Order: sequence, then structure tokens, then C-alpha cells
Amino acid sequence: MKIHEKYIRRCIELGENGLGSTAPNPMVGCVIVHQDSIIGEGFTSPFGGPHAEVNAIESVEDKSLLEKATLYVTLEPCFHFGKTPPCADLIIAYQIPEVVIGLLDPHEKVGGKGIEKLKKSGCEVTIGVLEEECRAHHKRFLSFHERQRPYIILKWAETQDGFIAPEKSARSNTPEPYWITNSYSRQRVHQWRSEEQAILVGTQTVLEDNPSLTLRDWVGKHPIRIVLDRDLRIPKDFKVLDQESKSIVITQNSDANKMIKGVHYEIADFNRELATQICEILYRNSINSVIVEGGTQTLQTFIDAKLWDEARIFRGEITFGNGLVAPKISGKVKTSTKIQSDSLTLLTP
Ligand SMILES: NC(=O)C1=CN([C@@H]2O[C@H](COP(=O)(O)OP(=O)(O)OC[C@H]3O[C@@H](n4cnc5c(N)ncnc54)[C@H](OP(=O)(O)O)[C@@H]3O)[C@@H](O)[C@H]2O)C=CC1
Ligand SMILES: Nc1c(N[C@@H]2O[C@H](COP(=O)(O)O)[C@@H](O)[C@H]2O)[nH]c(=O)[nH]c1=O
Ligand SMILES: [Zn+2]
Repeated sequence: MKIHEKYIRRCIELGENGLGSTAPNPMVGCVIVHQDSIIGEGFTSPFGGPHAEVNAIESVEDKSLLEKATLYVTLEPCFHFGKTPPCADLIIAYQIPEVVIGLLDPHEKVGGKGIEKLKKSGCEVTIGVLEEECRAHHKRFLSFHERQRPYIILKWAETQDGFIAPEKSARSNTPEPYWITNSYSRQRVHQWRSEEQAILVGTQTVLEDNPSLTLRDWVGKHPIRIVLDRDLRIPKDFKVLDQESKSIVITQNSDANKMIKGVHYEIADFNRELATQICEILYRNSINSVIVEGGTQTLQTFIDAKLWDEARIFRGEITFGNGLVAPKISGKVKTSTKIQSDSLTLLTP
């Protein structure tokens, strides 16, 4: 079993390479081993491309060894025809005699069927190696399929005295962010944005900050921007409505004259509990993870509805004395670190 764990651990490491590019597909990792040496490795290609198993098999130089090899993979090989043919069929075609799997696929089209097919072909299958680690690795994909909602990360920056924004009189007349954190923390935020499929902010944040919500200090794919705008008040020339990245506006106003070409609109009832409706909208749009970047009212909406999985809270060096109070949250402290002068606390519910 220990030897199996060693290779599944390597699969998880490889799968991490797909973070931010495979979604809404899972970021699977795969290793092929012959006589205790790795002869092939692979991970899921960006969305629509080959799966990890295909890439791993492709990377094996001497394909004749596959008949005597073991294939390790974080998630059950697929059984259905999606954008690519089933990986279970490929494994059978190459007569790989042993497959070791971290986790069963919760996807309704796969769920155990890939394994059944492999077993029927005479392949020896082991399931559940480092299952907890594989669940953590596939947390976004699992949230989507098991809970029908995205994995939700809350993030904000507060001052030493607990404010996320200063009083209006302390701000400039042009809408722009008021920075509490240092440039290293801000770069970390861009890295996080590259890891999630979507980013969400409230109306007031857009009106006061005119944020871009894109990646500038990190390379990768911009997240889909989700903005709340009950009455379609956000001016058309604001950055979140530009063509830099896809945007979805959640609104109550269906006036087509106020809508912009190229922006996607979704209707919600703002007088009802909003966080659940947002989750339903994101699920419908095949979004399996979102980072919520504020402001206080929007973050508190998710906290109060108990719809969050992680909170990442920066505390900068400065104090405001008064202003907009940060959200109220309680949870378990997972880690607490320093980024130069800033501190960063990670909470789970
Ligand atoms: N330091 C930091 O990390 C951050 C700071 N900020 C700062 O925070 C401030 C904005 O925060 P805040 O004022 O709390 O506003 P938000 O950005 O959270 O937006 C609030 C608005 O969004 C809509 N909304 C949000 N939640 C709900 C809900 N549950 N039900 C109905 N409508 C909802 C409402 O729009 P409507 O009124 O149209 O109904 C509401 O007025 C800005 O000053 C910004 O600079 C923002 C983000 C991060
Ligand atoms: N003020 C503040 C943050 N503010 C968040 O960053 C958004 C600006 O995004 P962008 O325009 O893409 O750079 C802003 O609207 C708000 O959501 N974030 C932080 O990490 N630290 C900070 O001190
Ligand atoms: Zn597959």
C-alpha cells in the first residue's frame, strides 16, 4: 500500500499543473509504473484537451511495457464520450493489467462505471488510495458534483483596527481601490485569481473601486467576472464590463436597453436570500469555483448563508480609525503567515 501511496502522491503533484486551466473539468494526475520505475506521466490538458491518462500513456516511449505496467490516477478513469473518447477504453486497448485509483468519480455519467468496465476486461483495480488527499485536491470538482454549487473562497483585506475601507472623505473623487495590503500580497491575490474559474464582487465595490478583477501580476487565465447589479446602475464604461474577460451581471432588471453586448446577464430576486441564488446561477453556468472579493455586505451574505469553504483574510499595517467595518466571521484558523508587513490568516468553517 505504501508504494501505491507514493505514486498517487506524485499523481496529485502532477494534477496541480492543471489548476486554473482544466475547469470545469477536474485537474487529474496520472503516473504509469513498470517494475517500480515511472515510465510515463501526465495531467489534464487545458479544458477540451486530452485527459491525464491519455497524456501519460502518450508519454510512454516503449508502449510494449504497458502490458506489464500499473497505471495510477487521482480520479476514476472516464467511461463516457465527452469532448474526448473514454480513458477506460484506452487503458483496455493497451491491456494495462493494473489500475490504482485515488477517488471514485462523482460525475453522474461516470460514477463506478469506468471501474466496472476495467474489471470486466480483466484489469485488477484498487480504489481509495490516499482518498482524503485526492478529495482535497479535487475539492472544486467535488463541490460542483456533490453539492451542486461552486467551491467558495472569501477574501478581503482589513486594517489593524478592522476596517476594509476608509470614510468617503478620505478617498479620491475618481473611483479606484484604496490599498490596505502591500504589493506582494496583491500579487498573491492575482495568483489566486488565476486558480479559480470566477471572481465575484458587490455593486458598491464596483461603483467605488472600478476594479478590473483580472490578472496583471500573474500569468494565466482571467477568471469570469461576476458582479451584482440589482438595478443596472454600473456605468457602461466601467472596467468590469469591458472585453478583457467574460463578465456575468446578476440583476433584477431585465431592461434590454441597459444591457451591454458581450456581457451575460442573469436574473435574481434581490429581495430573497441571495447567496443561494448566486450559487444556482454559477452552477447553471458550469462554474465550479469562485473567489468572492468583497465588499462587506456581499461577503457577509455568503457568511450568513453558511455558503463558504475558505476565507483568506489579510491584515495590513495601517489603521483607519473609522470607515466600513470588515465582515464578521468565525471559523477554524488553518494557517497564519506573514507576507512582509501584512499578515494572512486562512480560515475554514
Ligand atoms: N479591503 C478590501 O478587501 C475590500 C474593500 N472593499 C470596499 O468595500 C466597499 C464596498 O462594500 P459594501 O458597501 O459592503 O458593498 P458591496 O460591494 O458588498 O455591495 C453592496 C451592494 O450589492 C448588492 N448586494 C450585496 N449583497 C446583497 C444581498 N444580500 N441582498 C441584496 N443586495 C445585495 C446591493 O446593491 P443595491 O444597493 O443595488 O441593492 C448592495 O448595496 C467599498 O468602499 C470598497 O472599496 C471592497 C472589496 C474588498
Ligand atoms: N483594497 C484592497 C483590495 N481590494 C479588492 O481588490 C479589488 C481591485 O482589483 P483590481 O482593480 O483588479 O486590482 C477591489 O475592488 C477589491 O475587491 N484587495 C486587496 O488584496 N488588498 C487591498 O488593500
Ligand atoms: Zn478520461
